[in-house]
Amino acid sequence: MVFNLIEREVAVIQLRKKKIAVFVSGGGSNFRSIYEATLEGIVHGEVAVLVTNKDDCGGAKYAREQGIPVILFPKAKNSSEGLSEEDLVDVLRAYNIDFILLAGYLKLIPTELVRAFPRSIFNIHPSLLPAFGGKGYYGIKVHKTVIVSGARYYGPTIHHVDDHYDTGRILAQGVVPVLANDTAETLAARVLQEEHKLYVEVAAVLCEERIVWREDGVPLIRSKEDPDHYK
Ligand SMILES: Nc1nc2c(c(=O)[nH]1)N[C@@H](CN(C=O)c1ccc(C(=O)N[C@@H](CCC(=O)O)C(=O)O)cc1)CN2
Ligand SMILES: NCC(=O)N[C@@H]1O[C@H](COP(=O)([O-])[O-])[C@@H](O)[C@H]1O
Repeated sequence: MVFNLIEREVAVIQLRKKKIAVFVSGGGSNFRSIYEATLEGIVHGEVAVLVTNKDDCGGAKYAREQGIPVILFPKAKNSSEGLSEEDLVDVLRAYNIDFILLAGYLKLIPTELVRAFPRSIFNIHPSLLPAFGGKGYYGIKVHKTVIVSGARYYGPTIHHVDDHYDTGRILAQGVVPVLANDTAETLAARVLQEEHKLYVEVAAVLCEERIVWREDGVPLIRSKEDPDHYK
């Protein structure tokens, strides 16, 4: 048993360390969780670049403090600052990016980027998709809508990113209860904790090359302990 564990860990270490680009628009707590997990060796990868549409957001400030390059995308309206779609693809290729993880990024990822990084872009959304997703469903609005609906369960979804908001195939989900006296703020805090756990687990799976794409396009996770088991 111990030998198998050591054998599995050696196999991970022998894999090339993957390069990750994280996209944020706000505080960046998911980004920080993933970054810290790379430093601890939980995720066999490195955050090579941060992309944001808000140069002064918390995620961008934290990235600069850690010495991580920050890229502005898309260009701000009436400003020369920021990259075009074509330039963004070129820059991400120059960084040899393997995976793009959206974490609170609030702009539509253009088709050009989706095509340039096939089966390599993922997003986290706070609800159990396909419920409570799509255009207009971001941040506190999602939590408020869930409470008003009377739903008893809630939880993050990590999904493949396609050309539209929140319609990509689902890779992983977590579940938290919605309490009778929940406010949007208490629910947000509860689901965010679950998000941090789930996104670190998924980032580790991606960097260990344990994703298998089913014939119908659904991405499955191959178990680390039993290679014949998928979830
Ligand atoms: N091609 C894709 N791009 C993005 C996806 C995706 O699934 N496919 N996910 C979003 C993240 N997201 C939900 O998880 C999401 C983010 C933002 C919106 C939205 O309605 N945005 C507003 C603009 C908000 C702003 O500029 O402050 C809008 O488009 O009107 C919906 C869902 C990231 N990109
Ligand atoms: N539809 C997209 C959406 O609502 N994403 C949500 O934005 C928050 C970002 O928090 P963070 O910046 O602290 O990681 C997270 O709760 C994430 O699920």
